[in-house]
Amino acid sequence: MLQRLKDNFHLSMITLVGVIASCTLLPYALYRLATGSYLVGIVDLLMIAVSTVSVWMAWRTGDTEKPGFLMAAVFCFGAVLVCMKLGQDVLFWIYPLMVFIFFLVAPIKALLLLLLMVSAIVSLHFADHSRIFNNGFQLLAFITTTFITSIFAYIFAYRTHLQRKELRHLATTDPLTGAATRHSLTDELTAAIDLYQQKNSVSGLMLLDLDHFKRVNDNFGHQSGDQILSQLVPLLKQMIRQQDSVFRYGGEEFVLLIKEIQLADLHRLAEKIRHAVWHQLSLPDGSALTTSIGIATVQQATDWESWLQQADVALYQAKHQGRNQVVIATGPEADKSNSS
Ligand SMILES: Nc1nc2c(ncn2[C@@H]2O[C@H](COP(=O)(O)OP(=O)(O)OP(=O)(O)O)[C@@H](O)[C@H]2O)c(=O)[nH]1
Repeated sequence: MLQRLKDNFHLSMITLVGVIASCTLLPYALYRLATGSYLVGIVDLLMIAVSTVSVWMAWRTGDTEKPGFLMAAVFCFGAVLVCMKLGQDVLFWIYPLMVFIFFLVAPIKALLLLLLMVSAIVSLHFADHSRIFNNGFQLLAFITTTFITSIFAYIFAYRTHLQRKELRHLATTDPLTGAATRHSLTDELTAAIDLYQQKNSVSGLMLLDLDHFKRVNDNFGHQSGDQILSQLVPLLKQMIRQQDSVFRYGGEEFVLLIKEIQLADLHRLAEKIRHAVWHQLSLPDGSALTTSIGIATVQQATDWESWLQQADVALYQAKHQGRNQVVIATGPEADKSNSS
């Protein structure tokens, strides 16, 4: 549980806002109900209930977008109703609420929700015979301070949002080749295994390793080696579909995860890739570059490690048999007998 909170910033913020909102609103809700302010008491209870349900939904489904929006919208709606009933006594609560909203939804949605909320409060003031603010100065101060708070909170939230996106990109994308890093590989393989177990959707894995790559570096320099690696990934991406992925597994070793494919088609695709590398990539002196590929489908896997292990055994066999070839994994039983 702690790990999920640490890994998922949005989930931890929804949980924190939900807990703070429930703890601070509950005494007020009870007090309002006890003193006869039934509408305000019910609105407070509604906000507590929505917070609890939203936090529960976010934890259960892993989707934080809808619960965050639900909480933000109900908080803004509740704030308007409470302001209408209690007037300026509750205006100070608007400011922490404005900050909360930026933690619950995307910056632009938060800004729009807050503009709607402030406009609704100001409109109600005029519609309800100037009941919310004492005078024009107070009204003007409210509009100015909420506007300033919203704009600065928006800028801060937007910058943080961009930085988080950039960090995620740096952590998940290999800078040399543009392939995904190993970081996300285990999650994607686990998701493909789940998909097979739940919906019988078969995915395939290719482990691809360039042949004699050390010689490329030794003969033409490390920079030429880098250039070949950076040409390889666009070539691989051209040959797979949008839903498939390429990961850089090690130096000159790559993993391709191909969704919804049967073994025969996976084999055909691997052969196509092997030919493309052989005929479309070349060394600085014009000579050919080859690759060896081990393939395995998800049916043979019990977990992501065993899946990868089977493709690895097949790749080892391809290297052992002379390189520049595709070998299909024969499954865990055959692996055991091969190694004994
Ligand atoms: N230029 C360059 N070379 C790399 C990079 N990462 C790993 N390598 C090189 O890749 C080579 C891998 O060599 P080996 O594992 O011995 O394998 P190989 O020479 O390809 O031989 P086989 O795999 O057996 O066909 C090493 O020389 C590494 O230095 C990289 O990012 N850039």
